[in-house]
Amino acid sequence: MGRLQKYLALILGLIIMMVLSICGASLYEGYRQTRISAITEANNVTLIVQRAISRNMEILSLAMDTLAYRYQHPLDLTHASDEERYNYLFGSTAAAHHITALAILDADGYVRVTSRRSASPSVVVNYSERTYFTVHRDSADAGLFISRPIKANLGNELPVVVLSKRLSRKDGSFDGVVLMALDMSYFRDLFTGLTLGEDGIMSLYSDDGVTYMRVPYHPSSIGREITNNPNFQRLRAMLVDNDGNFFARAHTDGVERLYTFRRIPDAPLIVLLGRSERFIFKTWYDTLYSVLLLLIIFTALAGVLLMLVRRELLKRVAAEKQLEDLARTDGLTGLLNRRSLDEALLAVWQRSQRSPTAGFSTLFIDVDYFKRYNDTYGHEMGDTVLQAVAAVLREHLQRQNDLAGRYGGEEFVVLLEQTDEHGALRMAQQLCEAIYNRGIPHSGSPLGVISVSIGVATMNRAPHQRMEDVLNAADHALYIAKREGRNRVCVAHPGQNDPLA
Ligand SMILES: Nc1nc2c(ncn2[C@@H]2O[C@H](COP(=O)(O)OP(=O)(O)OP(=O)(O)O)[C@@H](O)[C@H]2O)c(=O)[nH]1
Repeated sequence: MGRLQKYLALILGLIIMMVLSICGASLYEGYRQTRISAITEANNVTLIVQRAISRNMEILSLAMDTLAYRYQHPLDLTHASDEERYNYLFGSTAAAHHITALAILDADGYVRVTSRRSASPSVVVNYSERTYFTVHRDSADAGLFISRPIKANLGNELPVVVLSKRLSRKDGSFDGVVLMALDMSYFRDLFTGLTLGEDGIMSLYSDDGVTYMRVPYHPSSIGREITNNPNFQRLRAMLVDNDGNFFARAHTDGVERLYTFRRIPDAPLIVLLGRSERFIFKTWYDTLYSVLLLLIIFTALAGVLLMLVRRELLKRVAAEKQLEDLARTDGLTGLLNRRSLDEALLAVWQRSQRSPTAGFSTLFIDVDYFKRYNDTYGHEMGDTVLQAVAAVLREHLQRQNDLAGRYGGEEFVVLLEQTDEHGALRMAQQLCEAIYNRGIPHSGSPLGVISVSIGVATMNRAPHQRMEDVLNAADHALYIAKREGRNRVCVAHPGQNDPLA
């Protein structure tokens, strides 16, 4: 029974493990693929944004070059109108959507020309202290300088970023700067068009940690320093590769995101895309929950099925055991039958031969004057006496290895494993007394009640001793017990002719 349950549990365990492994493997593969797709997609998005910004920067830079050239190589526009002069210098660039101003500062930092028509000529401002000016004044090869976000009071709600380039004279000396104010709404409009998904973010930072733009947009984020943000520090550590990605929890809103960054070539800017893990793995999580639900249902069904199989098997095992018991037991007394007794005897004998400490004793029990009983009370009553004797044997033989069987007719045999002569004698006397004390009336017996005689033999380790020797000795001892007057126990020693009563 225990073994059957173990097998069933093992089968159930194996089936569940197999299903779990298959589901686990395909879920893991799904997770891996989702992750790879998310990274690829994010890389593509940052690449497109990076190229859009680069291309725009290049166009703006070229427009600044054109202005610088026309400023430094003026045509004779003596007779031209102000409008014609304006158009010659700035062309249509000044009208571009996100460009708030185009201007030339001279070597002292004063505005020489500006695209801002509203600028009042009476207000003279000196810009020589501004970084976008000093950087070019102090270095001839600063290239295109991109300022930090500046609140420029140019009438636009968002700060601007100033792009500037150096003007040099023929001898290489400093001749001022050409500059362009780019409205931050350029970046905001560029980022807002992208589908970022739930909790997605898109940002533009300088490589020293200043926020230029962040969507979802909030004015307070522009110009904010994030140098100490652990995720930014992690990004900076990876910047040698110009692009990369990592999963991390945002310290600001606690959202787990896949961060993908890319450096803008020839500019100190980094574009960063963050997409929430929950959004990325939403479909995968939905699949996971469905699979878990199916697994629970499957496990429950498998369990129920196995319980049913178990019940059926147990029924079968019980039926088989019943059959086996019937084949092993004596129909009248329920004790072992002769065949089972012989088998048990052989097994006990073999065990005793293997282990020097495992001796055993045999009791041969015979009902006294039983023929007379049958003759007096009838065969059926005789049967009940045999059942009563069997009941006494069962009551007294409590040890697991003690066996009792009906040897034939009114003869019983008891096998007492690992019991020496002394113990066997005591048990035999108890049985003898117990049967006598039952007081089953027997008018044909001089005692007036049913009694038994018992022959006891204990296996000794005499050389050449055989199993039959023990049985014969017990049988012989029983014969002596009968001869000595019945209702008694007689102990035999195999090989000895004269057993002791
Ligand atoms: N009722 C009944 N009697 C049985 C059964 N098997 C054997 N007997 C009877 O048991 C009796 C055995 O008699 P005997 O071998 O002469 O021995 P006894 O009369 O008990 O005399 P002692 O053993 O010398 O005391 C016989 O009459 C058998 O018919 C059985 O299954 N049921």
